[in-house]
Amino acid sequence: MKIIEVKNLKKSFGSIKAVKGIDFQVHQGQLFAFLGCNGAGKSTTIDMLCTFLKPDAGEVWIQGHQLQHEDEEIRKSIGIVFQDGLLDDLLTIEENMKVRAALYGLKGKELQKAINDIMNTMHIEKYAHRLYGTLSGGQKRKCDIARAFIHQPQILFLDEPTTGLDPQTRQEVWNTIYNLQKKYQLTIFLTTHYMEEAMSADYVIIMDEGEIVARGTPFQLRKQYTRDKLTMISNHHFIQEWLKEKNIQYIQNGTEITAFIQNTFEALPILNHCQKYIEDFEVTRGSMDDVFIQITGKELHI
Ligand SMILES: Nc1ncnc2c1ncn2[C@@H]1O[C@H](COP(=O)(O)OP(=O)(O)OP(=O)(O)O)[C@@H](O)[C@H]1O
Repeated sequence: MKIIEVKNLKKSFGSIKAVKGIDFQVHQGQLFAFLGCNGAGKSTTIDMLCTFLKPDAGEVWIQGHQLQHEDEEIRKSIGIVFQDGLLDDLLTIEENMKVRAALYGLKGKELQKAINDIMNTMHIEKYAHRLYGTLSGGQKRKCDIARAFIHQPQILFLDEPTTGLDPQTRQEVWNTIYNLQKKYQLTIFLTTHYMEEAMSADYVIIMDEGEIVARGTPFQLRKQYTRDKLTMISNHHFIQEWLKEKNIQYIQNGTEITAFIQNTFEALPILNHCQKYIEDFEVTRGSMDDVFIQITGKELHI
């Protein structure tokens, strides 16, 4: 079921065409990754979907509600976590949650239940009475997500949710996001600069200069835009000669010879023929980083 539908969405700032008429759909329960370099138009798109910014043209439906006609309903359907947390440093986590929950009209027992539920799910009960300003980056992120989820929206927008966190903390934050997604069938609209996070997405869109330049599952994108690599360690010239003869592209770095192959099976005949001369080898699949560079000609910078 489509939970977000975007048709011909456009936005310009003076002469800058930030979003040039994009179309896409997000299905319920998906982890949807929205990628692009700095200035690609991601934030502008998200700001329009979240009702903060008026589009110049186009139509958007979020959970069946039409943007610019039913914005109040859209705001109830979504939760948003920005790169910079919005919680009050001088309030405890529970106080922060109460302030937020009150904005959605939750009161009394219903309010306390909503807070307890989300704190349990996010494993942040232990910070309930700590001031937000005293928490670590990872702890803060979990609280930001909990706050965005207090009214149990169907869709969570996560704008670079793990930037600046160490790998272990990033994994912890992701585990809690996955928990939330599973428990509530949540749809997650993610922007990230970490390609390994995009690898876990159900569907990926890559934006460049206001346009969608690629879309598909990570598997489809890797298949379409990258080649696998067979790296062999050898001191012998036989391998280079044989690769040249077979017109197989390769690069050499000392004793390391990397042949570019369409798929992992193409490694088999090469290994068969060159086996005697190989000290070691490794087959690596094209990565999402390779996809991104291939499509945009740019690397993502954090
Ligand atoms: N309020 C604004 N006024 C003028 N230009 C803007 C405004 N907001 C965005 N832009 C321009 O629109 C283009 C798209 O910007 P946007 O912030 O949507 O990109 P982004 O993909 O989110 O980049 P980043 O990864 O750096 O956040 C950029 O050229 C940017 O300079």
